[in-house]
Order: sequence, then C-alpha cells, then structure tokens
Amino acid sequence: MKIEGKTAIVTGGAQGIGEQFCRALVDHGANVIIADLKKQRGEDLCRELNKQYRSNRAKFIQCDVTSKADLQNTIHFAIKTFGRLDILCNNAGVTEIGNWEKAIEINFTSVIRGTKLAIEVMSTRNGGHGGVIINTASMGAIFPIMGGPVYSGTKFGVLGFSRSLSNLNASDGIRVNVICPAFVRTEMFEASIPNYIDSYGNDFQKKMKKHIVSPVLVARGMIQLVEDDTKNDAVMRVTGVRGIDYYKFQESKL
Ligand SMILES: NC(=O)C1=CN([C@@H]2O[C@H](COP(=O)(O)OP(=O)(O)OC[C@H]3O[C@@H](n4cnc5c(N)ncnc54)[C@H](O)[C@@H]3O)[C@@H](O)[C@H]2O)C=CC1
Ligand SMILES: CCCCCC(=O)/C=C/C=C\C/C=C\C/C=C\CCCC(=O)O
Repeated sequence: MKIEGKTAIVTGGAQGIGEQFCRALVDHGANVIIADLKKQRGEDLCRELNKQYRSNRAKFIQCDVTSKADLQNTIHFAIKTFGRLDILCNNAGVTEIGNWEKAIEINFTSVIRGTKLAIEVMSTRNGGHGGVIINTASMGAIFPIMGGPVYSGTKFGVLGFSRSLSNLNASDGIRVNVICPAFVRTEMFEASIPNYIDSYGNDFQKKMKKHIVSPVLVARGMIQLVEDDTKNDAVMRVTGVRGIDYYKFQESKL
C-alpha cells in the first residue's frame, strides 16, 4: 500500500513504540490519529508533528481501548476527519504487574474489538477501500516470558487471533499482520526490569543487552508490513540478534 494520503489509527500512540509508529506514518505522508489514554503526551506529540511537517495530518483523540464506545468513536473520528480508514495499529499494551485481568482486557480483548470494528468500515464488501491491520504482539508470543505468564498468554492470543484472519485478504481486501519485538527500551520495559530480575536472575540486564531493539526499528518494520502488499498473515520479528525478519510457522494441513 502506498502510505501517502492514507489514514491510520495508532492505539497507544502517545509514547514508546506507538509514538514511533505515528512519527513514521506521518513521515510517509499519512494522516494519523493518535489514540491514547494520555492526553497531554498525545496532544504534545500531535502539535509537534503538525509543526514539523507544516500540516494538520496528525490528530489526537483520548481513547481507552477497553471501552467499546471509545474505539467506535475513534474510528468515526478518523472517517469524519479524513474521509477514510486504511491502517489500524492495535498497539496499546500493558504488563500484568498489579492487575492481570486488566492486561487481558487491554492486550487481547481490545485488539479483538478494535480489529472487528475496523473490519466493518474497511471491508470492500461494505463499500470500504480495504486496508491493513497491524497487531503488536511480542517475542513473548513465540517464547514464554518467565515472570509475565499472563502477558505472554495475551500475546500468544494476539498472534493466534490475527493469523486466523488470513482469509480476510481475499474476501474483504484487508491484510492482517503481527509484529513481534524483543525488548524495546520504553517506559513499559523499564518498569518491567525488577520483575525480569526476579525471574531470570541478577545478571538479567547483562544477558538481555543483545536482545534490545530501538522503537524506531520496530516502526521501520511496521512501515514495511504496510507498504508490502504481499504481506498477509505475516509474523514479523524485530530482534536484537536478527533485526527485522519473518517467523515461519508450520503450514496448516487443512
Ligand atoms: N517495550 C517492550 O519491550 C515491548 C513491548 N511490546 C508491546 O508493544 C506495545 C507498546 O508498548 P510500549 O511502547 O513498550 O509501552 P509504553 O508503556 O511505553 O506505551 C504504551 C502506550 O499505551 C497506552 N495505553 C495503555 N493502556 C491503554 C488503554 N487502555 N487505552 C489506550 N491507550 C493505552 C499508554 O498510555 C502508552 O502511551 C505493547 O502492546 C507492548 O506489549 C512488545 C514487545 C516488547
Ligand atoms: C512482562 C513484561 C513484558 C515486556 C515487554 C515484552 O513484550 C518483551 C518481550 C521480549 C522477549 C520475550 C521473550 C523471550 C525472551 C528471550 C529472548 C528474546 C529474543 C530471542 C531471540 O531469538 O531474538
């Protein structure tokens, strides 16, 4: 898909990986809705991007992805403001520290809901233009994460859910892909370090150094998934040891 002139929604877009998604999409000429709980950070990013690109292509909307009404409102806002929706990045996520039930809601249930709502407006069967959905999973969707079993479970869920929609490309013109970063230096990662040390030992920080990637590289991967029309049902890894590559699962025999 040529990104210029298209419209994207990025959940969790105010900081971390989502912020870099927004920056990269605006840089490639997209209209971007930054959808996040964090009003101040989202508005600041929006203002900065519009100033930098001398445009009005970035918009912020306060959105709690666990609220169906907020998600619907975000999609309506994108269509009302820019006339279409082409790209959805279901990226908002949290660790399970303090509230594992909430982590399931944010990391998994909201990804399902966001995907379903976007399909309704993107589908060529409903008069939409088709589009691309990129769901942020994690290398913790391929490997277990000691100290983060619920988090890892939600990411396995995102992977299985997303891959099970591979037929949408043929029927509705929508490609669904997953991005699986290893450790990314963001607020989430910093907050998780004590948890990791508990599970992996005191030398965790030394061991994981080679597995750290920058959020900018994750955003480069996302752009590749959006631009390359051959990518459907793709599981992109973004890791310190391999950079950007694709994980191959066994083919289904069905
Ligand atoms: N940081 C890491 O090492 C890795 C992160 N990931 C995934 O990448 C995604 C982004 O994570 P980071 O940027 O690292 O985290 P972060 O904590 O820096 O940013 C997450 C953003 O999501 C927003 N958010 C949280 N709950 C929300 C809700 N209910 N509604 C709307 N927005 C909400 C936050 O306000 C924040 O702006 C998550 O899905 C995470 O699981 C995947 C692999 C590695
Ligand atoms: C519970 C906190 C979650 C923090 C964010 C996150 O999703 C991080 C995941 C990173 C990796 C998890 C999986 C296994 C850990 C081991 C190595 C990672 C990379 C291995 C590789 O082959 O590149």
